[in-house]
Amino acid sequence: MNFKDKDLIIFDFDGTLINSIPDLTLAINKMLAHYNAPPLTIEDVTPFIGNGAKPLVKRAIIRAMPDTDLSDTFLEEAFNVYFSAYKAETCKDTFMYPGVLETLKYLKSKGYTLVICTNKPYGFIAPILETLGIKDYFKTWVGEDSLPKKKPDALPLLHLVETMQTTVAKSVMVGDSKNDILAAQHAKMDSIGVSYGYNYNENIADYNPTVVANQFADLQDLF
Ligand SMILES: O=C(O)COP(=O)(O)O
Ligand SMILES: [Mg+2]
Repeated sequence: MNFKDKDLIIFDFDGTLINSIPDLTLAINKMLAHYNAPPLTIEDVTPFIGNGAKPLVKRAIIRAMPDTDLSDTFLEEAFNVYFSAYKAETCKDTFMYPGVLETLKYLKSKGYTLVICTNKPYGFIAPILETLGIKDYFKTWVGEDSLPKKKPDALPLLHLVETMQTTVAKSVMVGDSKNDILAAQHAKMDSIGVSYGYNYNENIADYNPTVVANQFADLQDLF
């Protein structure tokens, strides 16, 4: 099995290209400290990631402040506290997974179009790409707030296929989460599940991606 006939590679961001958990945890803990709640560990926060920023904040509050009244007003305020904290330190301890830079170089040299589809808010994507020095590898990107629906809906993937003027058959989604694999399946697109990411502590193979890759550099054998 290989993907040499593809022309568009759609990458998930958190848990696939970058390990952002240290900075996400830091921002969550700043939000919790604002309410005098105890901090969470990286292990606590990891399975809360995957559906975007608001679900992350809500899951963290339920864990660290179980007696809190989860009114919309409170959640909105907590989200704003979290958002400002993450904005202040978006890419302090965030790092690329091993093999990402070499593999992006390889894929670009082979002529593939590389784009990002993440459930992270759009505004955080470019600053992280810039800080890590990989912005120029990507033609475009969409975040959780770019379109009316996010992963696991097919919409962001289909939008990228259309924007890049290609077809679903010539595209592939690469991601660590069931949301990536389900979005690809909903779009009838091939997918590569990476096994080293977050995925709610579940095995990515259980979601039946077209192929499983245990490390990012394995992509060099597939394209
Ligand atoms: O921020 C999230 O919840 C997940 O982000 P991802 O889609 O890049 O994995
Ligand atoms: Mg991910």
